[in-house]
Amino acid sequence: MYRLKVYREMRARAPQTAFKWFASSRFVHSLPFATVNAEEISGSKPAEVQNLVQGKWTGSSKWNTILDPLNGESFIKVAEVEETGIQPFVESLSKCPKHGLHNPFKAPERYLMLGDVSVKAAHMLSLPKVSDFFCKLIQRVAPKSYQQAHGEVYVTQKFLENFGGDQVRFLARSFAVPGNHLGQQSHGFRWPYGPTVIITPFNFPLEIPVLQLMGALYMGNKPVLKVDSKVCIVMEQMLRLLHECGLPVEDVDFINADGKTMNKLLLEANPRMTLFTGSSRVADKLAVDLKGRIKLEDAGFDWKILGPDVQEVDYVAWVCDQDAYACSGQKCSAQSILFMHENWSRSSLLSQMNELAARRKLDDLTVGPVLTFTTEAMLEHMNKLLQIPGSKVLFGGEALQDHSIPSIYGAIKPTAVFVPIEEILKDNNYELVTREIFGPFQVVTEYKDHQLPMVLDALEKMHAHLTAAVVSNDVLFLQEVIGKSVNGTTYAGLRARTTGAPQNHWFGPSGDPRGAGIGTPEAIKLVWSCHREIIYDIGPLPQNWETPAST
Ligand SMILES: NC(=O)c1ccc[n+]([C@@H]2O[C@H](COP(=O)([O-])OP(=O)(O)OC[C@H]3O[C@@H](n4cnc5c(N)ncnc54)[C@H](O)[C@@H]3O)[C@@H](O)[C@H]2O)c1
Repeated sequence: MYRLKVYREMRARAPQTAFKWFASSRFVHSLPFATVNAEEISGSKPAEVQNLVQGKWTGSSKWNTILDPLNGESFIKVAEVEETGIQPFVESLSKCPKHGLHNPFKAPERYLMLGDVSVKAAHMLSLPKVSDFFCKLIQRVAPKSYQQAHGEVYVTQKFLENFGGDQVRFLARSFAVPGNHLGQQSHGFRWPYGPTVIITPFNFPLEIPVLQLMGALYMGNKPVLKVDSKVCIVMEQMLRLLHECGLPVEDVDFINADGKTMNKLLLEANPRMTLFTGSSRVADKLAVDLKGRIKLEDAGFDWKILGPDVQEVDYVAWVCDQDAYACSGQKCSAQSILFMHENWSRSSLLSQMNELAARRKLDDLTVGPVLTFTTEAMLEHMNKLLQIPGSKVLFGGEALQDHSIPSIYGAIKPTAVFVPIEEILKDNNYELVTREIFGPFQVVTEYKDHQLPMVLDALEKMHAHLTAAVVSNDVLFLQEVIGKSVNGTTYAGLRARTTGAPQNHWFGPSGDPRGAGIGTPEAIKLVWSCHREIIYDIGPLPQNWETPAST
């Protein structure tokens, strides 16, 4: 009873005093923002996820039931907005003008307010109890090891720290160039788009939505956020945390809807900018529907090339294992294909990769459910690859046993299939071999010195250019490969990896004018603001000025 009273008092005082309450360790244990207990959610105690529109949390007449990926129990009920229910969201966005909630000439104090919110939210995430809450909640809906979930929470915390204090207003830094005559000066400003939409996928339920949402807000936009329903509970709880940290409740709307309803909302609300993170299939459809007013973080068929210099085999094998199989291969940056110089085939690399893959187990979620491919679909893909002459299973290639993962999801052992480089390049094989399988699955191939042009050819033909790794300390080799490829996030050097999207470096595709980025000040400015030039020309007129002849 006492705790309930304290909790009510805390809510009444929020947001102004939330930080103080949390700073006191006595209250760290109560998590006043949270409406669920991550460990207790179950079929008999299902959690509910609401929508947020025009500052109010709302339910819906339609509840979408989410199955626990580990045992199939109906454990989360999501209030899904139907096509008939989108009007409040359309209205809410329409209230935000094109010039945004703030800009350098309007409500600049909001830059400071958002800096304060970031400081407080970062501090909250640094508290072990809060961090543990989000790690466990992520694990419940997008099963991955505790360390992988913690990585997501940690990157989010560091990102928020990076944009504390004055750093938000520095994002909107302008510049000036002297003009042609006295009184003339041109100023370049970063301008918001105003009403915007953010759509994010299932695989990083906290990191992707928070980083994009805060970037949108920092630059003065009003976003409506839609996270994949399977994992939206994480962001629903995070929004409640942000409110406790002082984020005005009207600043962001949060909608749960299926793809079709969301598509309708986009067409009716006509946002000035949409940031879409997800598959290329949906990305390409939305690019057309939205007439190009979109930025994309789409599919990754991410490659790694091992150069001719074989060194530190243990380390490279471990990085390959992490890149291909951490989060059960469900990172957009996961290693999808490994081009291995023949020198590596003579090393213990493949056998070490096999041993490392065999260590992964369901118990600690180092391998686990695949949320967008069934077991059958992944094995069928593998069998198609095996029809290519010279291909073979290097390891894995079987369904996981002794589990209760429901059949709508996939469960296979970490798998590697070898396909000869000559075969990969053939027109009738190329598309199949380079299809993104969003699960613990990779293709491995081998090349000889004289076949490097074939490898580069294979890269040139790919349609998605997200992450890549060139594992070599041979500077000339690095130059050759980097100079002839385009991936937006490319690691180069012996320690190169394909995964890893920390807050301190740009993460995003390249080679596509629609390409977005995430994390850094450059990414935020590129995605969430546009350039506006104000040319001051205040005079005075030159003495004795006369009307010139027409030109
Ligand atoms: N480039 C990146 O940074 C990045 C990051 C994570 C994931 N991904 C990619 O995402 C994919 C996996 O995620 P997924 O399966 O959830 O992707 P998805 O494209 O199926 O779904 C992404 C989001 O779009 C929504 N959606 C679906 N159809 C829609 C429509 N017509 N209109 C509006 N919204 C719609 C979904 O509900 C979800 O929230 C992989 O291809 C992966 O490579 C890319």
